[in-house]
Amino acid sequence: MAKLLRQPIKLALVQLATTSDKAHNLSHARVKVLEAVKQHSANIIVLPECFNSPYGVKYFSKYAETLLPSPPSETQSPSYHALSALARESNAYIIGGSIPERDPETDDLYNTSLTFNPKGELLATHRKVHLFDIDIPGKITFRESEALTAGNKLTLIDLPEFGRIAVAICYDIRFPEMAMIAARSGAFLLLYPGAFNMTTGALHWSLQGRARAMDNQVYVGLCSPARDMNADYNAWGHSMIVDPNAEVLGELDETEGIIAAELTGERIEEVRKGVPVYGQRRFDVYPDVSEGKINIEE
Ligand SMILES: O=C(O)CCC(=O)C(=O)O
Repeated sequence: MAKLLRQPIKLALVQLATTSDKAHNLSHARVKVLEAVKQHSANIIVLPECFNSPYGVKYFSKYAETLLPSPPSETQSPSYHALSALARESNAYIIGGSIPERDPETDDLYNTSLTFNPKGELLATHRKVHLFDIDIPGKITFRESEALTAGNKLTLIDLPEFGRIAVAICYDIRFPEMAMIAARSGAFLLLYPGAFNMTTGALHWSLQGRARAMDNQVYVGLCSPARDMNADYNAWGHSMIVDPNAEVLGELDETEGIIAAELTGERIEEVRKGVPVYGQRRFDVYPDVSEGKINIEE
């Protein structure tokens, strides 16, 4: 079997303290990403969901940037340009959390993640597929679909020296089919920029991350904004890196910080050898969700 992860990779997650000032968020992200490179020699660095804006339905339109025509101009998309420059400067892959995006042709808004390679070239965009619409009486009501349109594809990204990763955003993690398809398509790492909240964060954030890792025997990274109790939305924080055996390699508290870990192909092989579910699935009894018609961008 070809190696899923061709050489060890150093993953860093930046749990950024975000504000309502986009220019500040971009320059602060640069400082923290460079710190991740300097302190941890990270090859791949992840930023949180909505790292350039506050998180909330009323903010998406105000902060939205257009990505077309591609490449967008600096005034149309300062975040695109900042992330591209940062990838070059840090000589690392940057998973740019997510930003509110406006499609100039339809005027539709999306929650979109941009991934750049170390040359500063855009490798992939992921538009959040499952919008965060929930209603837990007395706790939290959120209707992302009031402002946003859902994306319609899964995103797999090939990092030539390392292997394949998958990027999805926050609520997407609750739909394990996406993770299964990515893992069965050869991904060694599932990355979720996300901003869970004080209700579902406590109960489900870590559980979701560890479950996706355990079911698929891959690495998982969850990257949240730091918690700001003065903001409209109080993010859970607790960014974490989970190994293919569902062991937590590193977890932050709710404050700003960076965590990093080295990921290896040997660990994935070891876990899969010990509990060999990969060869034991019964597709004669139930269907393989990774087969059939799937909208996927590779
Ligand atoms: O699934 C959850 O509980 C939280 C999801 C979320 O905050 C999001 O999609 O932004």
